[in-house]
Amino acid sequence: MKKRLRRTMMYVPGSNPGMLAEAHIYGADSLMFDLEDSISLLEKDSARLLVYNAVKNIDYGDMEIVVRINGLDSPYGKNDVKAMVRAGVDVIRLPKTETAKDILDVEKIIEETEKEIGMPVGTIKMMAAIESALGVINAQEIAKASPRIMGIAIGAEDFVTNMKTKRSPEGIELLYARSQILVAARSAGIYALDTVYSDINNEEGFRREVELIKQLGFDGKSIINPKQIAPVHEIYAPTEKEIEHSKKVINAIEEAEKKGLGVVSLKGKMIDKPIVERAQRILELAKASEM
Ligand SMILES: CC(C)(COP(=O)(O)OP(=O)(O)OC[C@H]1O[C@@H](n2cnc3c(N)ncnc32)[C@H](O)[C@@H]1OP(=O)(O)O)[C@@H](O)C(=O)NCCC(=O)NCCSC(=O)C[C@@](O)(CC(=O)O)C(=O)O
Ligand SMILES: [Mg+2]
Repeated sequence: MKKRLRRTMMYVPGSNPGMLAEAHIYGADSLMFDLEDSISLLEKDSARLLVYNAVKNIDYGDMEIVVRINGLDSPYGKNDVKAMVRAGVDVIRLPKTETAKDILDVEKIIEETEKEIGMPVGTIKMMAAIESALGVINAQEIAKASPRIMGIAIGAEDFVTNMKTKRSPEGIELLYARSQILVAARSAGIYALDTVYSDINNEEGFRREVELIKQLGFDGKSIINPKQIAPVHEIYAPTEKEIEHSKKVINAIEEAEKKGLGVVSLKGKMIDKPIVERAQRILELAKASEM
């Protein structure tokens, strides 16, 4: 699958035609059309139809299209999955995932629908949002439950409710869950996405949280408003110094490989595979940030 940057995955309420029509103009890396918690019960069926038609008829360009479905324990989940496979979304995101079986139950419907419409089996990718203590405990089995899973995410609003606490500016209440989800994602070789930040007028607090989750190792953040895109992309953009150093690392290892060596030193510091991989990621981020 094409290696993508997923610094920003922007929630777009599936019941809002105006937002659906223009969501791609803001430049998020991925769009996440929501059929779950931002949609009232009265609008569940109309939101599904709206998102189906938007995905079918609007040209979102190269932007990744993710849809957050309702869980299969709701009256809407099964129809959401079938409609979104037929719409041809890139990724189906399962909220409140707690076990590998939750993933396999959705995957079964995806596969049935792919076969029904003659779509190559395996086309539709999956994502799991972990939003409870049980989900965090099972993060590893969830991350490895299916080859379709391209990433797992933390859903902090539901998680803190489940843990009988509330969100704080420093996020200490999320540290264990964030770390567990990150380690599970990295052990499965998939992406790790952080949760939303609800106070859209508090840019300073948002930036602090983005700095923290970047340092923890997340690939990016679920966001809820276009004004949150630029701060994330700025913070994830490498510095000129990091770019220059990464170019030197790549050059050094390419010279070494020409001589049949796998490890070399640059200014006295050892350069080997993990350091080269970090340099490659820095240059990818620089390219995406048009630096
Ligand atoms: C908060 C607000 C109402 C503010 O609206 P406002 O209109 O005041 O915002 P403004 O800044 O004035 O808008 C300027 C222009 O941007 C347009 N615009 C705004 N937002 C846009 C957007 N998202 N997509 C495209 N377009 C957008 C707008 O239409 C306007 O366009 P125009 O009029 O043409 O100029 C709006 O942002 C919004 O609805 N956000 C999405 C909320 C949502 O989806 N929540 C559910 C997911 S979280 C969850 O469920 C918890 C979780 O599950 C999470 C997890 O799992 O991670 C967990 O448990 O933690
Ligand atoms: Mg949630």
